Amino acid sequence: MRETAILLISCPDRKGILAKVTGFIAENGGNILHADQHIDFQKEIFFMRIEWDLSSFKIPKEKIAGSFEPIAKEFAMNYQLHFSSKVQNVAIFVSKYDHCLHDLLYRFKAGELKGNLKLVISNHPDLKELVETYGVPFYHFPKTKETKLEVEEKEIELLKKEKIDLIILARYMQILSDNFVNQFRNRIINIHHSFLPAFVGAKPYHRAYERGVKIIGATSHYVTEELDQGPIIEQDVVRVSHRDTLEDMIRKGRDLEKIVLARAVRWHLENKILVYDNKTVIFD
Ligand SMILES: Nc1nc2c(c(=O)[nH]1)N[C@@H](CN(C=O)c1ccc(C(=O)N[C@@H](CCC(=O)O)C(=O)O)cc1)CN2
Repeated sequence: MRETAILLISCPDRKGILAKVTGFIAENGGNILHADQHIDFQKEIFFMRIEWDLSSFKIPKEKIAGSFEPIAKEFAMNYQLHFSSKVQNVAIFVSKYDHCLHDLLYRFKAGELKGNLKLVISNHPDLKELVETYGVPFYHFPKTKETKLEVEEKEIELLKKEKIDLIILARYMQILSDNFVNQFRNRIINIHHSFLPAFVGAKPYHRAYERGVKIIGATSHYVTEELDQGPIIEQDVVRVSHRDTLEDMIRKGRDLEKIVLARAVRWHLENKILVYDNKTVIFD
């Protein structure tokens, strides 16, 4: 598999950005494989994802960022440089609901998600056996309101020891502290079981059923300090009707949760997500 470099760029929009970036790659022998850009005309911001083959690129990997820096400065770019050879280490947090966990365990084992699933953390012991059948370490960190911060310190210590790059909250029922969120900014993905911003908070299926909605949904988003308010990565919906019981809605909703979370994780692991102004640009 050829190794590629990926640049994710955002900057004030102006003429010549595309030419400058593609010129930098071409003049140094890179073969561009994917290039996509978007402009937020309201905010006059330019966004770009460009990926190129490194096999004939003249600049050594460790010098690419330094060589690109003058262009970044000239255009006041925020940029991230990634390499396809870097397989991200992943941790999953769960509580007792297991449908998203089952789905993710299978997808990682099947190689559908290009990540290294290093561990699962839970505030309950219920899912230990399931996780360990996949050969993945399971860590039980019980939490109460009183012990939450102290337990989080231990979790963060483990996450750093294992060099975790991405955390997935697969129906994890604990609110993460500001300190935790801050240490993993835009590297914690949550699945919320509603079509946000509808039904923020607890029991969205029950509230949707009581409201008599005709559409239910699921939303994956980056976790921020404010509950369920982080940058939305992916959403999907399904129709429901008066014929659906609450159990029918939960069943239909859980199918959505699994696919919406998997899409978000895949795009993150493939470096296809740019975050700005609490929103995302998805280069898929
Ligand atoms: N800082 C954040 N933490 C979490 C977020 C978030 O957006 N920001 N999303 C939640 C997931 N979630 C809804 O999708 C959610 C989970 C838990 C709760 C809640 O009230 N939990 C109670 C404890 C409940 C229990 O012990 O069973 C609490 O933490 O006090 C609301 C919404 C994950 N974390």
